Amino acid sequence: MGAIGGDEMAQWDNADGGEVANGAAGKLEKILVSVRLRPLSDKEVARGDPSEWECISDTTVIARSAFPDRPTAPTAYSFDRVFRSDCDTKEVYEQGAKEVALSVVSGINSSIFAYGQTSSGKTYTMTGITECTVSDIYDYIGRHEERAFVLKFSAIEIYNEVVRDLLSSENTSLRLWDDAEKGTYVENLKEVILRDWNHLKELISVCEAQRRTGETYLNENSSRSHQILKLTIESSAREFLGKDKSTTLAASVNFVDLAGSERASQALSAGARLKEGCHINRSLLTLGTVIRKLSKVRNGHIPYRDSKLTRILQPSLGGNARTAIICTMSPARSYMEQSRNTLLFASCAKEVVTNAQVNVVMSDKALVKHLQRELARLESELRCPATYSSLESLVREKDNHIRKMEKEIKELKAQRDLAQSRLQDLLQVVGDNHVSKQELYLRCAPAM
Ligand SMILES: Nc1ncnc2c1ncn2[C@@H]1O[C@H](COP(=O)(O)OP(=O)(O)OP(=O)(O)O)[C@@H](O)[C@H]1O
Repeated sequence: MGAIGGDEMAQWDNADGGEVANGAAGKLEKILVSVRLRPLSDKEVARGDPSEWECISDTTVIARSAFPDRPTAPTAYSFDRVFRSDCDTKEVYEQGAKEVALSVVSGINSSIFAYGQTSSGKTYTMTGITECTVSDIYDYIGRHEERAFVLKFSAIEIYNEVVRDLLSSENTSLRLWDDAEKGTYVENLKEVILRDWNHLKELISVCEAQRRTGETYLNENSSRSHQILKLTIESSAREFLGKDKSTTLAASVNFVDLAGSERASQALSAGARLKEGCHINRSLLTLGTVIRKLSKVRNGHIPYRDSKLTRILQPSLGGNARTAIICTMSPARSYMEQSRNTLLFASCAKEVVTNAQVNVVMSDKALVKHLQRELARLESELRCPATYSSLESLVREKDNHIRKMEKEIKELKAQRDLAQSRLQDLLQVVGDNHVSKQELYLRCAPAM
């Protein structure tokens, strides 16, 4: 990876043809955070659970009454955007995710997260956001025939701290590795090159079918794992394809549908569901700690390594990526405390800063050319005696210069010692005989 090249830079604009991409310097920006209220569910309505939360503007959500256990806690919370329960997912996408997600076509990594308690609408929201993003990406590709695109797709779930490939029918646990260049990556993860949008739709359905879900008291179809769908887009200007100048922009967009936090007492969970709930809550707790620490200090210790989720998502949390988080909430009074926790998470998240860069990869051909040139230069240096002899004469010249300087230093030191001993003599004379200033001057003058 490196800075975007001059010729290619001129060819490349941002998703809407406006600003020029910002090169390798990166851009510091805060995570875009929005909150989405879902409508009361049938269950909530049936048990007479009233709607407690209200969006009083496009950016502020308030609790209508004080929190039962914390009467002095704030009841108003502001974010980049809040969405009422009657907003459709398209609107949430347009205002809460689109700009960040589509950075991927300009070579900038991006991540869209859904965070919230169980049954608050994360999967509902992320499914729609993924579809809208992919639709816009294919639309963009259709409008930019001057570039050749390659799209790759991979998908994992993290279930009870085990990473699994959602595109593989083998139920094996995948290991995480750290690489100086790639960062943390999943070993042996399948990455499929996409033929078209229908191909991607098929693969997403495979993931849906493979993902661990289970019925809980709070959600008939509750996701019991964290799911990360990753779409990688590589593109090169057709004009430079196969030429030395050709470089490739490469970036990924992650769609992260987290498992929901839950209270065992409210989820009425036991056995396997309870164990899952404990793992889910533990990894979400680490995510919360990471976000809280990042919101305060950037250079202290951040416990990314305490969970697989935060290890994998490290670049999206304060690294080389643009990130948007959509926090989902039930408006029901009975979940007031959980909703407040979601809003506290969202409040910390909006202080976190990421540093996204345009990712440029040299084409294989350009890389091979560069290496061939370097090899040829080294070979010629080895073969050519003239080059050797010129190096030898340079070393000889430097040696002579050093010897000359050492001699000068020696002479200067001798002069200094002589001057010091004369001074000693004179000071003695001054002390003994009160010599006149004139005489002192004459005696101090260096010998010519
Ligand atoms: N904005 C919305 N409008 C209408 N229905 C919604 C909305 N959000 C969620 N729902 C419905 O609420 C139910 C729970 O939603 P969903 O499964 O997306 O929650 P979740 O947060 O992913 O839950 P879990 O963490 O348990 O997997 C689903 O039946 C879904 O269709």
